[in-house]
Amino acid sequence: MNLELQMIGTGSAFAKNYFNNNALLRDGAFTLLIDCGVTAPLALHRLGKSFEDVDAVLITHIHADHVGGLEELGFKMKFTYKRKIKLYIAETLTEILWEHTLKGGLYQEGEITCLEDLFEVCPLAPNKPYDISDHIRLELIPNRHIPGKNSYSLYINEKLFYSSDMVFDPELLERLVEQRGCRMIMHDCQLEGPGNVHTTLTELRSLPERIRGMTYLMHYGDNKDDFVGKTAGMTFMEQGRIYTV
Ligand SMILES: O=c1ccn([C@@H]2O[C@@H]3COP(=O)(O)O[C@H]3[C@H]2O)c(=O)[nH]1
Ligand SMILES: [Zn+2]
Ligand SMILES: [Zn+2]
Repeated sequence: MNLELQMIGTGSAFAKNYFNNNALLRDGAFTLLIDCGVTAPLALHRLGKSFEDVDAVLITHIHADHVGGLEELGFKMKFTYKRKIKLYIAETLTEILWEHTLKGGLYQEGEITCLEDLFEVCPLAPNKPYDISDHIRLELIPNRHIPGKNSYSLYINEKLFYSSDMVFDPELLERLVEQRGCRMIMHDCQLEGPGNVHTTLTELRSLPERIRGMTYLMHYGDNKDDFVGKTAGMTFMEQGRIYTV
C-alpha cells in the first residue's frame, strides 16, 4: 500500500519563509507527525489541520525545529482532546527530552510529572524495524549531526530514506540504495556555506546520478528559489504538497 507524506514545513531551523521541516505520514486513517517543531501548530493550522488530526508523533532529535511544538501538543492532548497519543522516540532520547527540554514548561505537581503523563511513550532501539501502523514499518538509523548528540534518520517501508538533520554520509546513502532497495531519499539541504552540521547542496550534487534522481531536498533556507535548476537533477520538496511514498 502506498503512503502519503505531506511536508507541513520544508524550512531550515531559522527560515522565515518556510515552516520547520516536519511532516505528516498517512496510512489510511492513521496519521504520524514526524517531528514537531516550534512552527508545527501554525503550519498545521495553515493546512486546515490541528493536533486533533494526529494519531502519533515521532521525534528524530532534540532541536527546537523538531521538538519545540511538543509543549503545545502535550497540553492540547491532555486538556483539550483528552487522549494520549504514542510518542515514538529513540530510547537514548526519552530522558533528555523530558528533563532537558519539556519539564520546564509542562511540569504540574500531581498532574504532569513525566512524559508518560502526556504520551504513550514508545522507546525505539536503533537499526530495528517497528510496525507502527498497519502499513508503516519504520527504522531509526543513527546519523551524524551534532557532536555528542544522538540524532536519527528514518528508513520507512524499506524504500524511503528520510534524513532529518545530518552531515553528508554518501556511504550510507549508497548502502541503502545498493543493498536495501531504497527508492526515494528525502534529504536535508543546506544551500550555502560549509556543512558543519547539515549536508550541503554542493555535497549532494556529488552523489551518483542514479541517487540524485531519487533525491528530494528539504530543510532548506529562505533563498531556495535562487537554486532552482541548480540541483543536478534533484527535486526541491514543496511545503504542503502530498507525496506518494
Ligand atoms: O554547530 C552548529 C550547531 C547548530 N547550528 C544551527 O543551529 C540549528 C539547530 O537546528 P538545525 O539542526 O536544524 O540547524 C542548526 C544550525 O542552523 C549551527 O549552525 N552550527
Ligand atoms: Zn533541523
Ligand atoms: Zn538539528
